[in-house]
Amino acid sequence: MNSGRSTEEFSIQKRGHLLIEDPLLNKGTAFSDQERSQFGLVGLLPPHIDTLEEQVERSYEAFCDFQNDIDKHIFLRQLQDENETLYYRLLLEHISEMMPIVYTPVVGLACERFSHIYRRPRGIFISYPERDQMDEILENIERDIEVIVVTDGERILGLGDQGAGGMGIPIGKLSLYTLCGGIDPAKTLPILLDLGTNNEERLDDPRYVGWREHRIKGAEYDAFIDQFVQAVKKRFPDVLLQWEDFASVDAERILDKYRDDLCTFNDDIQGTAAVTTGTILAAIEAAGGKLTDQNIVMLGAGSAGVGICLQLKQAMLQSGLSEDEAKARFYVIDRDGLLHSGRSDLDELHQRLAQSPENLQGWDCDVSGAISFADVVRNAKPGVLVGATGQTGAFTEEIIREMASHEEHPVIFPLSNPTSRAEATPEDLLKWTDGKAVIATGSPFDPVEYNGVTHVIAQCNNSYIFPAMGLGIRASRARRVTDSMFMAAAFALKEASPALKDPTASLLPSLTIIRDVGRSIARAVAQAAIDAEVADSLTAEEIDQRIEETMWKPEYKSL
Ligand SMILES: NC(=O)c1ccc[n+]([C@@H]2O[C@H](COP(=O)([O-])OP(=O)(O)OC[C@H]3O[C@@H](n4cnc5c(N)ncnc54)[C@H](O)[C@@H]3O)[C@@H](O)[C@H]2O)c1
Ligand SMILES: O=C(O)C[C@H](O)C(=O)O
Ligand SMILES: [Mn+2]
Repeated sequence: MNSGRSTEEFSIQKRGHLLIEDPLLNKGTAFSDQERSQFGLVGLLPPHIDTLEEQVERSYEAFCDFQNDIDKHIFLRQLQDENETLYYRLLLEHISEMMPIVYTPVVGLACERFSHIYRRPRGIFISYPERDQMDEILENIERDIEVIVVTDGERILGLGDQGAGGMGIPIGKLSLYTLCGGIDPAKTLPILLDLGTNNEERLDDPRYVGWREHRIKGAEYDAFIDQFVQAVKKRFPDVLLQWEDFASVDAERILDKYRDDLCTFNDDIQGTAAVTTGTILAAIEAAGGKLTDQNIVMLGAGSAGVGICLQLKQAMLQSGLSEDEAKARFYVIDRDGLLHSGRSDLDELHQRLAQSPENLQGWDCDVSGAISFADVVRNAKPGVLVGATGQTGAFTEEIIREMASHEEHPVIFPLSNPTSRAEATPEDLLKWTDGKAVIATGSPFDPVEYNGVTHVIAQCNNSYIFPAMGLGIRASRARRVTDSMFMAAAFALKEASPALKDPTASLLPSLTIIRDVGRSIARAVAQAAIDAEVADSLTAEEIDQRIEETMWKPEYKSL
């Protein structure tokens, strides 16, 4: 691959405190007697030698001592910075309990409080005043990097502009690349592009660690992004570059501009589309229905909403609907109501999802102006309702009751994160639909008991897709990321749905088998990359072998 020293070379160089302080090499109390002598560690560690299992038990005890989630997050982040092997082993063993702490929803709070809970650096910050030093900054990373997650912090979950605090997201996403997709943590790099913030609270906060200016936008912004992409291509030409939590307009423009230029994708647009398509397909199949029969209402027409609709539409085309038939199935709503061709404020992308006036004929409301969410649900009678607005409570009781009155199995996905931004809670949805709703949420929710039945709530989060996407891309050495690779991922996820075998089970597999699910999605992604001719040909056995070789396991290696 590219230049830069490997972990093995570091291991030969580092001794004593430098070795203990490198989280990629540190074993703490698990360094053997021989390693302690060889690497100048005698006396720097207490005499007892632990196994990794014993270290996991001690760390779990410490984790449990913390009473609140942000303290648990700080503890786990510190452990990550001290000893990555132990961190990932602990996470793997307690994945259902700890994933919400290192990822959504607690990572949202960690971004908001980033400057206050800051301990030590991870990844790189590229600020606007340092834009001409990008090459030098990337050269400061001395390892080979295979996956980068980058944000500019402007749309962090549903929490808006967090400026430099947005760094929590690339760190959290890359933890999942390793935890769920087996990407070697030494080969991951979180990046925060600091072009300022328009969050006045952050600007007024004396502790704020970011560049204390309002956001750079327009031509200067685009030039900065271009400089960044060129620097990445030069330093890490084969890297997978994931864009995360950019404002919608920037997200779409950047993806369009660079998707054929390097191996790259936007997770909020494409990863979200794939997880939602896979989960909706599972919900429909489990209920004995067909995707092509559904009317779909999407509340929110940003990165996530548009991405989901375009992929579902593609799935309908593949199932035999014509372009016009498929388009007519979607009722997409933004802040100003239903997207329809009578609106003069729609850009080209949104026009692709605008309803034609003929389809609105016979509606019981005025269809010449703004058409509200309630009007749409009453008239379109959707089987599927998805929320990607970042607006707490946007699914109201009245609208959900209306939907349930004409639909036996209303599929309802409040996808906004974090938990506090969900369009509705599963508990309310079950109450308002008398237990009929088939639910998946963006953030994790506990199971809900309704009328003696326990409903397990699937977490329809792009975390089911992007780590496996990374694994499939690295294993196949794919050079580009195509829409067909995301479609393959969606179908592989659907196949893994427990609800296909038992309609009362969760729509998505348990986190405890996430690495196995990741493997099967990665296999499908690799095959799709080969079919699209963006990766060299491999047999199914070779793909499997590459996947196994690529998957990093949290075990101590001998130094
Ligand atoms: N579950 C997941 O995997 C996942 C993935 C991506 C995004 N999300 C969540 O989805 C939300 C939106 O993300 P995004 O990237 O699309 O953001 P965005 O800012 O690009 O889009 C938000 C959209 O919601 C619309 N909107 C806002 N208020 C509305 C209202 N009251 N009624 C109708 N429409 C309204 C806006 O007009 C805009 O179209 C965030 O909360 C994010 O956390 C979840
Ligand atoms: O980060 C998440 O939990 C999912 C998604 O990428 C989001 O922006 O909400
Ligand atoms: Mn995101």
